[in-house]
Amino acid sequence: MATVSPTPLLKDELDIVIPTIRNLDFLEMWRPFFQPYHLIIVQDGDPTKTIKVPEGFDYELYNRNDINRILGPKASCISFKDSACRCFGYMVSKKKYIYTIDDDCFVAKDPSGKDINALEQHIQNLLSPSTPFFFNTLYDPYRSGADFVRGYPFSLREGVPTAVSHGLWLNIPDYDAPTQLVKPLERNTRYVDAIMTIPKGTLFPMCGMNLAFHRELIGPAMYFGLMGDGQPIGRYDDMWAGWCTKVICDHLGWGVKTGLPYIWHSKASNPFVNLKKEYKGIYWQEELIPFFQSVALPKDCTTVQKCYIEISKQVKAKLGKVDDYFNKLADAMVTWIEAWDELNPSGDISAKIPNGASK
Ligand SMILES: O=c1ccn([C@@H]2O[C@H](COP(=O)(O)OP(=O)(O)O[C@H]3O[C@@H](CO)[C@H](O)[C@H]3O)[C@@H](O)[C@H]2O)c(=O)[nH]1
Ligand SMILES: [Mn+2]
Repeated sequence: MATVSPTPLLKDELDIVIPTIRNLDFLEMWRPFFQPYHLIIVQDGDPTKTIKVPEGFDYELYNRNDINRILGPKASCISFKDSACRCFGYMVSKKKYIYTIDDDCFVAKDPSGKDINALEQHIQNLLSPSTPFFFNTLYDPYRSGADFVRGYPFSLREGVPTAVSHGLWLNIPDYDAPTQLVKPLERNTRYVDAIMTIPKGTLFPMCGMNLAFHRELIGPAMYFGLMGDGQPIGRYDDMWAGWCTKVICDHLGWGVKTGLPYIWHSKASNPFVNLKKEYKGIYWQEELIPFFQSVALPKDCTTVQKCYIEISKQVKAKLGKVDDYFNKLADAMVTWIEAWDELNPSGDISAKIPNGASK
C-alpha cells in the first residue's frame, strides 16, 4: 500500500513572504518544507535586477515598480532599501497566515541532529492557544508531554487565540550594532527547547527574521514602518511592528508566543552599517517603550484597524515632539491601513473572531 504523505498543514492557507536583494538559492535547503507553499517575494532595491528563483516553487514576485503600480501614491508608506519592504507581501497576500523569513536563514538542526521544520512548528504554535493572563511555569502547556501545573486556574486553561509565533536563531543572533561590535565572534549555540506566551502587559523585541502570524487576526498591525532610503532610521522595522502588535493583542485578548522554532542565521550584517541605521533608534527607544507601555486603547476599539488608527493618533500627539519623523510615521500608519483596506475589502476579519477572554 503506497504511503500517502500527509498534506502539509495549512498548505493553501499560508503564504511565505521573503524580502530580498539577493538570489534565492537558500530555498534549496528549505525545499522539503517550503515547496508545497506559495511564496510572495518582495524584491527590494533596483527593480531592473533579475532575482533568480529556484525551479519548482510556486511564487509571485513584486519589485518597487510593482509596489508603485499597485499602491499608487500610497506606496510612500512602503520602505525602500530596507527589509521593512516585506510588509507589502503581507498586504497583497490573500491567505489566513503568513510566515516571513530572511534569505540568509537556513534549516537548523535540533540537539538530536534532526533538521528543524521551522514552518511546521510555527503552524503548530499558531494553531494552539496562548496563555497571556497567567504564566505557566512548565512553558507551553499544549505541547505533548507538558500541561498546566498545579495552581494554574482552570478558568484560564482554554487559553486565547494565538496571533504571533516568534521564532529564534542559532549561529548569528539578532544583536544590535553596539553588541555586535563588542562581541563580533559571539554565536548562539544554545538550543532552548521551550515555547512561551509573552505575558499580557509585557512588550518584547520582535525580530522579523523567523516570524509567523495569523494574518486575518493581526495582519493590519504588522506594518514595518518607514525605514531605509530617505529615512533617519533602520533596523527598527520589526521592532515597531512588534510593539504595535503586542499592545493590540493585549487589548483584544490574543496571544504572542516566542521560542521554538530555531533557524540557522548564517550572515552577520555589517555592524558599522547597522550602527548608522540604528543609532537614533537606540536613544529614541528609551522614549518609545514608555510610550507603548502607556498606550490606552478605548473599549470601542474593537478591530485591529481601529486600534491601529488610535495608536497612530497617539504617536502623533506624544512622539511628534521627540522628532518630526514620528509625525511622518503616524501619517504613514494611516496610509498603510487605507492601503490594506483597499487591497483587502472583505473588511476586518478580526471583528468576526471572538477576542480572548481577558481577565
Ligand atoms: O536593503 C535591504 C537589505 C536587506 N534586505 C533583505 O532583508 C533580509 C535581511 O537582510 P540581512 O540578513 O542582510 O540583514 P539582518 O541584519 O540580518 O536583518 C535582520 O535585522 C532586521 C533588519 O531590520 C530584521 O529583523 C532582519 O531582517 C534579507 O532577506 C535581505 O535580502 C532587503 O530586502 N533590503
Ligand atoms: Mn541576516
